[in-house]
Amino acid sequence: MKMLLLACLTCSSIGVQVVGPLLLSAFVDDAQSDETLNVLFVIAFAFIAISFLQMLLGAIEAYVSADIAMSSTNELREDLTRRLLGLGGRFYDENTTGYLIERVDGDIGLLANFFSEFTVQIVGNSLFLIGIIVVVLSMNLRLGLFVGLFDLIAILVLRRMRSLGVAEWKEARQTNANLFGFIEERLLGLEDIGTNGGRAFVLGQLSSILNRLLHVTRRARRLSNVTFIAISSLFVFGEALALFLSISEYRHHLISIGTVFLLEYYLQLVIVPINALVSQFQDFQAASASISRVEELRSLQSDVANGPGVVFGDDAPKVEFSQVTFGYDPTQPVLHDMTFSVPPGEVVGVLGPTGSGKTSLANLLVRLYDPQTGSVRIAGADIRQADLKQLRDYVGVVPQSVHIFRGTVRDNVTLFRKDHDDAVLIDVLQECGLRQWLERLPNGLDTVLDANDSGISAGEAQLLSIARTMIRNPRVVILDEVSSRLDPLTEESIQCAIARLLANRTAMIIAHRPRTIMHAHWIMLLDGGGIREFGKRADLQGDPSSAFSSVWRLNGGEIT
Ligand SMILES: Nc1ncnc2c1ncn2[C@@H]1O[C@H](COP(=O)(O)OP(=O)(O)OP(=O)(O)O)[C@@H](O)[C@H]1O
Repeated sequence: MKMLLLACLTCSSIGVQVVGPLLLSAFVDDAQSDETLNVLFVIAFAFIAISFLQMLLGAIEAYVSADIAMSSTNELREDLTRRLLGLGGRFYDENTTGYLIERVDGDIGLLANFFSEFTVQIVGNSLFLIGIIVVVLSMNLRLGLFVGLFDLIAILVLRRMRSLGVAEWKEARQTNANLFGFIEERLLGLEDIGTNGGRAFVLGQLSSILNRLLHVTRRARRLSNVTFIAISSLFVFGEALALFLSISEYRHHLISIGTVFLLEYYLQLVIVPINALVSQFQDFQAASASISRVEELRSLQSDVANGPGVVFGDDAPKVEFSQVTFGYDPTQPVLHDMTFSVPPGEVVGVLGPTGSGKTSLANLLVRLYDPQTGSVRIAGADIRQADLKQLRDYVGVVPQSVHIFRGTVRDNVTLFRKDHDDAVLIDVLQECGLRQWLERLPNGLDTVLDANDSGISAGEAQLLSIARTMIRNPRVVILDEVSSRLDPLTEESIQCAIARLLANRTAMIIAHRPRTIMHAHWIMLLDGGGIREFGKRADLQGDPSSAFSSVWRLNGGEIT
């Protein structure tokens, strides 16, 4: 519908632009003949009216085409974001957030600008040129043929130069994406960089990326300018030739002075659409680079393939790892031949030194990555057979660091889903020990929280994260060092919330400190990516020769 409206607007606008000069031509011829002043006034007013109409149509046309471009590219943005979210952890290891933002938003933003102009400029200006050819043809065959032939040559030259600069623009946008990635990463680490005297080094790196950006953009623009100059020169030459021809036709009395004026007027007008076409052509080169980069991103396949789907059931399931070997770099495994199982509804506490592979284990359970060998099973089914969405609804993760989104408390708990009653939300927040906090908030569930965590303490954020998982009601839960950075008092309330979250669920609690795994039925001690010890907590605790009992004793026997 909008496209139809745009097409009508474009055609009307072209018609008006072609008719305007005809009025001027008539004015010149009538002024030379014996026409009354009234006729000349009418023509002059008609020309002024048409000029206003032309501006009005141009403005509406630009609005409609921008509207179309934004809505269509927004769909593309959504599509890309959906695809990116479906890619496995390996993709996110290789690409920084800033880089992805530039690729999703920068490239598509450029395309939106391009398309909003493209429809109007390319289609409109081409139609305008055709209109001019038809009018000139109807007045003088030779001049009309000349203008038509010349346009054809121009189009052929344009086509030939089309691919010039695409690779260079692609590289320029890639460098721009790298710059965004760099800035994002450094902004996140601003505090560390400042306090550890890394500023000079970071500025040095920034300067080298900016130099690179300058170099590649200059090269791309230079190529575009060569195209621009070549095509502009061609048109200047054509204009001179057309003038020469029309003067010759006038001398032979084949056209009137009004027609010579008309041709002169058209030729000056023609420079505008031609310049617009050429500059659109330059933008087209940049846009082609963006299109091919967007295509590249769209065609990326996740290394974690979606499965056909399995039936997990409503009860807490058994979780099994069977001879699992995994490495982020497949040639360097960080988990070796892991075999263990957690019975339905029970909790395994995973302990181990830094880098021993605890988080990697959790990553495999939600299929951020797939193991190189062996299998992970939930309720007897290999999780590679599960639909990814189904799996991630079934397995909930409470991460170590909580991200608070700019949005209401309700949005932060439901993660923007709208299908939860307030009463249920309040119950969940109460279960997580956040009832008093909620009551203190000025607008209750509608209170807006800030993305930078202001207005919420680390402990409250952690409890909110537990509420987030609880409301989704997964059957398997992973808690990744949830209380490692909290003071003992806050940790106490977190432990209460965790106890509620674990009820009737199979769980994996990753911890550095034995106290964090007070709810565990099973203990797994990891070391260097392998299982050093695995067994019932009570058994290991009671066995003085077990590594776990030594760790426990070292920590003051906090486990009850
Ligand atoms: N995304 C990644 N890409 C490459 N290597 C990784 C990645 N994540 C972790 N590693 C490496 O895998 C090994 C295990 O890391 P993992 O995070 O699983 O250990 P962890 O026991 O959870 O450590 P921590 O207690 O410090 O969180 C480490 O050597 C780590 O450097």
